Amino acid sequence: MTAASDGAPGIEIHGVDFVRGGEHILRDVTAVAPAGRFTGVIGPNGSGKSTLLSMVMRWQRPDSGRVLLGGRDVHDIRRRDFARMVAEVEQHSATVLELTVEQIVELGTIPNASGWGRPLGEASADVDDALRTLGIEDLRLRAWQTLSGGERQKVQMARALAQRPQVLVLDEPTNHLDVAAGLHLLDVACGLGLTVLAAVHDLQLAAMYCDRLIVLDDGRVHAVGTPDEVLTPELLAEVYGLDAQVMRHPVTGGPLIVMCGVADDSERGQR
Ligand SMILES: Nc1ncnc2c1ncn2[C@@H]1O[C@H](COP(=O)(O)OP(=O)(O)OP(=O)(O)O)[C@@H](O)[C@H]1O
Repeated sequence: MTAASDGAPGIEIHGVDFVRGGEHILRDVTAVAPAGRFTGVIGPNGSGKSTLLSMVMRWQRPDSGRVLLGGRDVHDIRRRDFARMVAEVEQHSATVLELTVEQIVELGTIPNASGWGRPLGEASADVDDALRTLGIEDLRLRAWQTLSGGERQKVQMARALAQRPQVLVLDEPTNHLDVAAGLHLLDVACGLGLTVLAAVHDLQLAAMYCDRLIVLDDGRVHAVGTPDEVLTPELLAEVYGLDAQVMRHPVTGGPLIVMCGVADDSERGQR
């Protein structure tokens, strides 16, 4: 799989606040996703992970603060340039369109086509490449509506790769996938040299694949750093209320998280 990874821009998030219904959903969030590295956003349900990704994707504007891509405010980047640079896989990818897998993946090639209005159905090398990379060539002619949740997730990743982006923004990219498929998808995402920013629930996958982690809790940055720095028993107790031990993974040498249960209330930090 080839990707437009040369000179992938980094993402900088500066002092982002986002308030809805009188509630601070994000509060003074400052973090970076370095160029060409895989940065995970972790944190409990409702901690603000998807909202933060939506700021990067320009779906929502911060009430204050800024998100920079390659040093430029994302809202100052022309729509087409942004579409060429950044691909997203959403948490709940739905489409009401009656499209085949091939047509959906081809949607990803539109930003790089010479004209925006290129007709669908012209299978390109990028589509073939993306289907092959995700191992879903056999789904090519299947209707989207007939796919399982995991199959849909692979198709959406293939669409994102067919875009040949420099930046991948992934919201729970493995949540419908079986264990091996999840590992394969993250291997693909890591192997392209892109800037990746991904919300990840599975802490062991975060430990194995992420170069850096941003830990959100109640809309605030609780910690940032490498998996080794961040994934400590103390942090897992404070942020998730988990009783866990962290050992050395015998193969990767990184953190190996052994879940023991839910922490006693008295062990939880200020949440
Ligand atoms: N537009 C909105 N109006 C009101 N509340 C919102 C809005 N968007 C998000 N929220 C709330 O903000 C909080 C953060 O939501 P968000 O989806 O970012 O969390 P998350 O960390 O991605 O959660 P999960 O792990 O469950 O996917 C949640 O409590 C959510 O209900």
